[in-house]
Amino acid sequence: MFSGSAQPGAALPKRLRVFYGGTFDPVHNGHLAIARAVREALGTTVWLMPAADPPHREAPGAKAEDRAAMLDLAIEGQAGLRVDRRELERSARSDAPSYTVDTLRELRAKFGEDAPIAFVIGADSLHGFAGWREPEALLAGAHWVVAERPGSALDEHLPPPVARLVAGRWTLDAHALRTTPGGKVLRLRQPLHPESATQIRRRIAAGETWHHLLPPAVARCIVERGLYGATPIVLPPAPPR
Ligand SMILES: Nc1ncnc2c1ncn2[C@@H]1O[C@H](COP(=O)(O)OP(=O)(O)OP(=O)(O)O)[C@@H](O)[C@H]1O
Ligand SMILES: O=C(O)c1ccc[n+]([C@@H]2O[C@H](COP(=O)([O-])O)[C@@H](O)[C@H]2O)c1
Repeated sequence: MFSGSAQPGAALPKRLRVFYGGTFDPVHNGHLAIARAVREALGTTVWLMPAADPPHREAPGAKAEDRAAMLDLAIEGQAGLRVDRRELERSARSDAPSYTVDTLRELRAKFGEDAPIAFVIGADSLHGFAGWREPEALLAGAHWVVAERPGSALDEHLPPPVARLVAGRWTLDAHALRTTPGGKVLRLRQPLHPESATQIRRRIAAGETWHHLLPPAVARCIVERGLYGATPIVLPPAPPR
């Protein structure tokens, strides 16, 4: 089945599937820089996976369909970046809250128990990881790629419950993620990106400059759809015939 010069008995690298989940409300240049850095570090496609509208807590600033449309625009023409709508599709089938552990189970059912699967998160998300549903199952069942983020230090600054959860799982070796189905935490070293969706929503609502923080096609979509309090473009009346 395989060709090449692998030593008999050596663990053969397998295809790694990588998912970057987020509310993406809206997707910004920081998200895209991280997705590209992960694509380069792991040498594989990164699937950006918008989260569904949460039924039981405060809704995001834009509806799921708008957030997904902005993601489509953001990755247009970018090799190795794709959008995965499985969480939106799942929430359309049931209005139960969408948890990452449910997504992992769905991915395992599709790709098998042996397939290497990795999720990408920012350091601030890792800080809150102990509060996620079934954090131990998530860590054992998938790899985690953690992007450094300003204001959320890693190493000895992790909250103690999270430090205990991830102890012994850290690696700097991207290749290690292809040899097991899950269980490792890779620190993604990359230039820090200051963008935050909260800051962008606030700037739009306050009428401050914000276009430079996201791709032009996404900025256009925000204006055209009047998202986050942006003034929608009003088309001039058609000239009289
Ligand atoms: N600038 C950034 N640097 C590193 N990680 C980031 C950055 N922006 C977002 N992330 C990570 O990407 C994932 C999805 O982020 P999300 O869609 O919540 O964007 P956000 O900018 O954190 O939004 P908000 O300000 O609304 O919380 C999260 O795991 C988050 O930690
Ligand atoms: O499953 C959980 O308990 C859980 C708790 C918090 C966040 N998440 C996921 O983490 C990703 C980033 O979340 P957010 O809120 O920072 O956009 C997104 O895919 C969420 O579904 C998942």
